[in-house]
Amino acid sequence: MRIVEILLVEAPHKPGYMAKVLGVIGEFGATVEGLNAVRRLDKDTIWEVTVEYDDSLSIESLFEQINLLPDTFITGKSDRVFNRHKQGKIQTVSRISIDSLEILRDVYTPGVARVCQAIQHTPSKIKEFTNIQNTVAIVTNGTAILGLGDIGPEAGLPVMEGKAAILAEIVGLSGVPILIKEKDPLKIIEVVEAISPSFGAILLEDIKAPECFTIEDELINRVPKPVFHDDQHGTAMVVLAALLSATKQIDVDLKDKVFGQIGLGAAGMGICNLLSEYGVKQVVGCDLSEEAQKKLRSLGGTPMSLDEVMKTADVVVATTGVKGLIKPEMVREGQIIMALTNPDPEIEPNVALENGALFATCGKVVNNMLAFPGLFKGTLDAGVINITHQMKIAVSETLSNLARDGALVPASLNKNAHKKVAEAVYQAAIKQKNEYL
Ligand SMILES: NC(=O)C1=CN([C@@H]2O[C@H](COP(=O)(O)OP(=O)(O)OC[C@H]3O[C@@H](n4cnc5c(N)ncnc54)[C@H](O)[C@@H]3O)[C@@H](O)[C@H]2O)C=CC1
Ligand SMILES: CC(=O)C(=O)O
Ligand SMILES: [Mg+2]
Repeated sequence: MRIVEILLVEAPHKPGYMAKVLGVIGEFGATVEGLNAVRRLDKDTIWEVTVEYDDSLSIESLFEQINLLPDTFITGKSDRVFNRHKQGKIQTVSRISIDSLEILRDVYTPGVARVCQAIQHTPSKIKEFTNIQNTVAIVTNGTAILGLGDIGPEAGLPVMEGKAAILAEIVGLSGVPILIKEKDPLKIIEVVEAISPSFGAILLEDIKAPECFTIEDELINRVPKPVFHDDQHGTAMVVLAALLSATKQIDVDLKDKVFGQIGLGAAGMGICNLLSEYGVKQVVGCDLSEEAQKKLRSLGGTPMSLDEVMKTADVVVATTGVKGLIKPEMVREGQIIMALTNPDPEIEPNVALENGALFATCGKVVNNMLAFPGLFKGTLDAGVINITHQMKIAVSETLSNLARDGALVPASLNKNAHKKVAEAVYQAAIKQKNEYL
């Protein structure tokens, strides 16, 4: 895992001293991400040096080396990532400034009582007079947090706050993390159904397979609102987008390629399902679990070993949670490889490319954050309940069409791309709504 640390270094204000510090940092194996002279003392300067290094290295040994330099000392350090999480990443804010008694009495008691009664008499008014159509529950039980595994719902909260922050920043929706300390699918279903009146939509996150399939299917049946497991479908839409771009660039039809999925959990099965529905004819895959292999077979796919998948597939996607699972010697010339495990992929893209892959990418680039903000925005604005195949394909095609200069997908923070995804989802949803009428 990569660590980013901000070091405070005091060094003499003379030519060459900072260069020595940077040399020691380079020899240690860290890269410098930022360098800033924060304060000039009488004879010294205090520098803020941001370094990135692999967690296999011991930062203490770097400190020792810097402290051995003439008149140079480490005087402090802080972790940039932890700094950005202090006190959490989200908060609820009032859209109304309550600075007079008149306003208070309108937005709260006694005025609010009339709005409550209006909703009681006409339930659909909840959409007009509350924030419900902009509010998404982000639900987890903490059983598959990134590739960290079953670390519990509390430890997963930073991820859920991250998804909420992304929803707020990118499409202006309010995400509310809901942590459920429960593994029994039936109990989770009951809890989510019971709290569903508070939200416009339900995003299920980092709930492991196979429980995630039952939970999502049953909630879709029970809750008359959009329910969507991001790890399954959000990931699948972005993978399809990236594959459409790659195959377009080499002028081949994705449907004719052999697709290999390594890891048939939530993300893996979501990807196999969407690609099969899209028309990919040959799907092979591997997983340690027999139940997962059976699921692939029921979809018309062929379970095999990891080695066989790497030998057979033209396109390989990995979502196992296992860093370094794909060895460089397994890569075949001309393969497309997406190693999507976060935080560390099954194979680093540069290693896959050096060993013959035609395209290689990882979960930082092909990430469901390209899909879920626009998907929820478009779905909620359209006021539909079901997230259909057409809406998913609209996301993938939009993302692929917006990829530029040899990239497979747009950049994660490309606001225009998120806006276009929301519009495409909205249009697909409205079209279907009209077809049903
Ligand atoms: N880039 C992205 O947008 C996304 C990436 N992911 C990543 O995918 C990984 C898996 O997530 P989920 O599918 O939600 O978890 P999951 O727990 O539902 O699935 C993981 C699957 O991998 C299988 N597996 C584990 N070790 C294996 C091995 N050595 N060989 C073959 N199969 C193996 C497990 O048996 C399980 O079926 C995580 O690391 C996560 O970070 C997940 C969603 C989105
Ligand atoms: C991106 C994401 O949802 C995951 O790694 O689980
Ligand atoms: Mg996830």
